[in-house]
Amino acid sequence: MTTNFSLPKTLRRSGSLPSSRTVRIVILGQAAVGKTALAVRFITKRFIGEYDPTLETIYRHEMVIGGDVVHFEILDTAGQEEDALLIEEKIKWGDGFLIVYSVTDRCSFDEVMRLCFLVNHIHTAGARRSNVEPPPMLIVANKKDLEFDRMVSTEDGENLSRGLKLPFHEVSARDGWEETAGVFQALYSDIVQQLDSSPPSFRRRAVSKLMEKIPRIHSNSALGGTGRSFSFSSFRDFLPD
Ligand SMILES: Nc1nc2c(ncn2[C@@H]2O[C@H](COP(=O)(O)OP(=O)(O)OP(=O)(O)O)[C@@H](O)[C@H]2O)c(=O)[nH]1
Repeated sequence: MTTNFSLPKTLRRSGSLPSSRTVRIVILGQAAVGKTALAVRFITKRFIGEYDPTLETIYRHEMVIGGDVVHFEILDTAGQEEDALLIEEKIKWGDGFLIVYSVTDRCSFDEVMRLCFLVNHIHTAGARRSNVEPPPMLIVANKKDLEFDRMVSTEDGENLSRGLKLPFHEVSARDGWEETAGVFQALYSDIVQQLDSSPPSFRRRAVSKLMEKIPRIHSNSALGGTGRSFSFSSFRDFLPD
């Protein structure tokens, strides 16, 4: 699958050879808000109704964006994180963050602010420079198709987004690919802009032993390699050719 996202002019390449870059996205949010559904929707274009509660996974997926080959590494975190050190490792690993809540779950909405502050704190606290920018983050309200079960209004989401000065997207992973892809596209644009304009606050590229232990699922290869190393047969069945 070689989907070509359209990009803002400043991020488009013209004439030169395609380059290749890796971006690491961490999806955070309470249990059952749809983190896996969003990641799998983006990668496979399908909505798969039921998953096992997340065993933490890194999805690897290549796409051509604006003429460049982009290697996405998407960490789908478990909704329940017991150990503060473990979550810190995962947050340090990421270039950008999707903070997800479900519009049907008020508690998951209330958790968003804490997660945003946590990411902000972890990425800026240890920095040598004082003017380090927080990493790109985006608030995602999922399950907007469940209008009858809604507990969080669009206005609540927009107010939170204004308060935290973060972009906000209300989507349904169930209802379509474009919206979900738009979320990843927006975050990708922000990550690229930040990586190109300022050095990361610390060595985000370092991979700790913990991160190496998280299972990886490789969806495809935009470059035509075999690239298939899915270890869960339930996902293999849904991959596009
Ligand atoms: N109606 C509807 N259901 C959704 C949507 N997104 C996810 N779901 C359902 O919500 C449930 C939880 O989705 P998951 O993707 O497993 O949620 P998660 O955040 O990864 O959950 P954990 O792995 O437990 O942290 C599943 O039954 C999904 O089918 C959506 O946009 N609309």
